[in-house]
Amino acid sequence: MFNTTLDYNGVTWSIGLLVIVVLYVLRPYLRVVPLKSLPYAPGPPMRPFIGNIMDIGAGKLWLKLTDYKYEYGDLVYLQGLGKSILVVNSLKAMTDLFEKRANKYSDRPILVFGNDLMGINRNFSFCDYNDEWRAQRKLAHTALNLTAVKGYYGMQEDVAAVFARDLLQAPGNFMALMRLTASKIILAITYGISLDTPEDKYITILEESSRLGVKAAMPGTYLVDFLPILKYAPSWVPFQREAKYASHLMELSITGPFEHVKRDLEAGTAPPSFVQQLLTDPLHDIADFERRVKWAAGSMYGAGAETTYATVMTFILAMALHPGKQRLAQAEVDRIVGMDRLPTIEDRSRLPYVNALIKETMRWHPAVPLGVAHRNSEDDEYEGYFIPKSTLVIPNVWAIAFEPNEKYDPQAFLPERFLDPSQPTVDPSMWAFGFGRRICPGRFLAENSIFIIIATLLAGFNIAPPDTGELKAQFSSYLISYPEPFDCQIVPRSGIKASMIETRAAQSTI
Ligand code: HEM
Repeated sequence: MFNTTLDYNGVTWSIGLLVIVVLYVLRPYLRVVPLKSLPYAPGPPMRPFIGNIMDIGAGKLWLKLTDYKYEYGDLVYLQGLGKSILVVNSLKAMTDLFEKRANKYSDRPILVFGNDLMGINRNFSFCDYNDEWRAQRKLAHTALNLTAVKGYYGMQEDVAAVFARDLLQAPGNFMALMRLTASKIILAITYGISLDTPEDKYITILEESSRLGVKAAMPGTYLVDFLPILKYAPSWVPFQREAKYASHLMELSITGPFEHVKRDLEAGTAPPSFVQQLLTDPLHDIADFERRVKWAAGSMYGAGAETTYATVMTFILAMALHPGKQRLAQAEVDRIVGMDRLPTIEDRSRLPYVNALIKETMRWHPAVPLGVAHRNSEDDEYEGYFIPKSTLVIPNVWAIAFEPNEKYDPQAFLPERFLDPSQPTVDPSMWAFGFGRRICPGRFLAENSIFIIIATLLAGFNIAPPDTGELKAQFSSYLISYPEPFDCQIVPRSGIKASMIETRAAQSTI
């Protein structure tokens, strides 16, 4: 009798447990509470009608959004003129939404200025998660996958050596020379074009078009994004004139190099490149092929050059401000690479301190501090909160970069944090390049470019603050954030190093 009761209780418990597990697994399908009756995530108080738009139009938005994290939590909901914005402040929530629910969270924001007036969504970085995006991304993958990027090592090393040689001659011109360097790498891969001067029209046009593009892509820059009716304003209104100019420049920056390759192909002189390869040997499963190749190439050029430039500029600024860390990295390069050659990309895995220094550069001031916003294509629920369809979902990666740490002050520049397993800091490669299906397709290329340029600079030069004037870390406020123009001294470490750079650069084929 006693045993029977026990068995009976045991069966009851097992069935009860099973029911709970089944209900848990099926809970998304058994919802009794309608999604719309769930609360929104917390956020700052909203003003009537305009909601939070006054809160989000300001510069250095990532600082304000990170303050919100400590006030409201990992999910912060904002609203402005009928638009919903969800700021995501933790890596877990970014992974849950952008990766685990990628089928819902892979569209891009609706940008009235950027898309309707300027047309940045012709470029797949800004188009929705649709056939156009799929086709262009598939094309870009042919040039940016892990195997393809190995084919660029020699060219990247050549470009880094030429940058170093140009710095010997004109150190004060380091910003323009670095912009040239970043563009050279992308232009060589994408179009097979090689350039010699920062004043080249392809660079100056891209620089200006990117400046306007990153401004247009930053949520909150233009009022017309909140009040779409304004897009019908007359053409003489300043933002309309700016949009027309920006659209024209963007077209120019993309058509110029593309037509260059076509001319070279006709003349039989086109060097190998992404565009040359695809126009010579088209992929037959992609419709409207030539236009898509043109815009995929433009996306790579637009997204790849400025981000690499911003990261290396941040490194130069950090080195001028932190000479002790620079010395430690130089000592490692000297010890491992030796004194009689410049580093190569193959050295990357043998230089742990240099790698930590690069991670710290990417953490100390992320080049894309708010990532690139995604948008959800249907109503959703997360952590008990309602996320309406078409919400702009912003991955505030700044909040991860500046996560409090007991041992390492997040404000300080300390590469050592990445070498200490006792107090792990999240590796920037987990968040700096975005998430899910929209993750940066150029990340393998970018990591190699950044490594070889930084390792070459460490091998060859001492970077120091200017003789006169204080050096302050100040950065621009748009989607890609660069140091504001600054002065510093970039001096060869020795005569031997200078001649080593000259010799290596003379062997460059670019
Ligand atoms: C330090 C260098 C770089 C950083 C920090 C960076 C960062 C990013 C980020 C944050 C995104 C948005 C991902 C998302 O939506 O979640 C992105 C997208 C993209 N990146 Fe990069 N990137 C870098 C270099 C490059 C390079 C070198 C290329 C190409 C040559 C490139 C091409 C692209 C493209 C085409 C997209 C759009 C992808 C899409 O929407 O599907 N990036 N990148």
